[in-house]
Amino acid sequence: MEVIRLDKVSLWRRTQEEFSYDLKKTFLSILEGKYRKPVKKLILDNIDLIVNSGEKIGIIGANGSGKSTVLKVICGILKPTNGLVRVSGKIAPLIELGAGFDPEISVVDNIMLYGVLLGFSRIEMTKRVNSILEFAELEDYALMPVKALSSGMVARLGFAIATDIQPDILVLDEVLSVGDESFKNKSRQRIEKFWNQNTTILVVSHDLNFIEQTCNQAIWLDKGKIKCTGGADEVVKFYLKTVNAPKNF
Ligand SMILES: Nc1ncnc2c1ncn2[C@@H]1O[C@H](COP(=O)(O)OP(=O)(O)OP(=O)(O)O)[C@@H](O)[C@H]1O
Repeated sequence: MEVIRLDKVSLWRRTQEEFSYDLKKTFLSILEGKYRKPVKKLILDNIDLIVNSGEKIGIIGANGSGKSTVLKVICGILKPTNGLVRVSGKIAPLIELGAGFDPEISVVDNIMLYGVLLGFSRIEMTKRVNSILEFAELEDYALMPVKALSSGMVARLGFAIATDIQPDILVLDEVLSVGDESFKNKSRQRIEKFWNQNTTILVVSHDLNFIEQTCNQAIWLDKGKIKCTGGADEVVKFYLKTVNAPKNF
């Protein structure tokens, strides 16, 4: 059964220039006749993808090839400029953990808020608050504002909320490392459990051995385009052969 479909998905983003936007500099460069409009870059280029239920898919490719961006588009964190994204089922985005938290409100209120953002009802979330606090080991912080937590605690909270019940689709950026050593083990175990079940998994990693061993399919992204898809072993082999091939000068 198809659970994720991307149809001709493209995404343009403004380049970093826009972030260092400085009015005075812009004004001066206009006076000097040197002003250039911030450029936009094509980050995802016409991506077609179908993922079936239960598949474990590894996404590989060079730095900046668009791997994290594809995950963000699938989770709805970024909207594509063109094309269609269809996802069916509950998705647990284990990327940018805690990015959606409101630092001013309490841990419990954030659990409710984040859960609702992930598509769960308030009633359902009320029942789950305790198990989430317990897994994140944050019972003593329940009523404190999130800004009073350490960054590791925030990531633990994000992880605990997203994985409290088995998701249909798990989206992971890089091999997971959340919190301290003991929490890392605990979170790894929880993910391994999902891996052995029918959860659909998409994982981005530079660890090609890990991709070969844990995924059945792989996608190689190159400059925002799908260069190759297929069995994880074949795609990894082809990728290694291509990137290690001597260049002709
Ligand atoms: N917030 C942003 N604003 C503008 N451009 C961005 C932003 N984040 C990423 N990009 C650009 O999007 C492109 C793809 O980035 P992405 O993070 O998806 O790559 P990646 O394949 O996951 O890389 P890595 O292996 O280094 O994690 C890069 O050219 C990057 O500069």
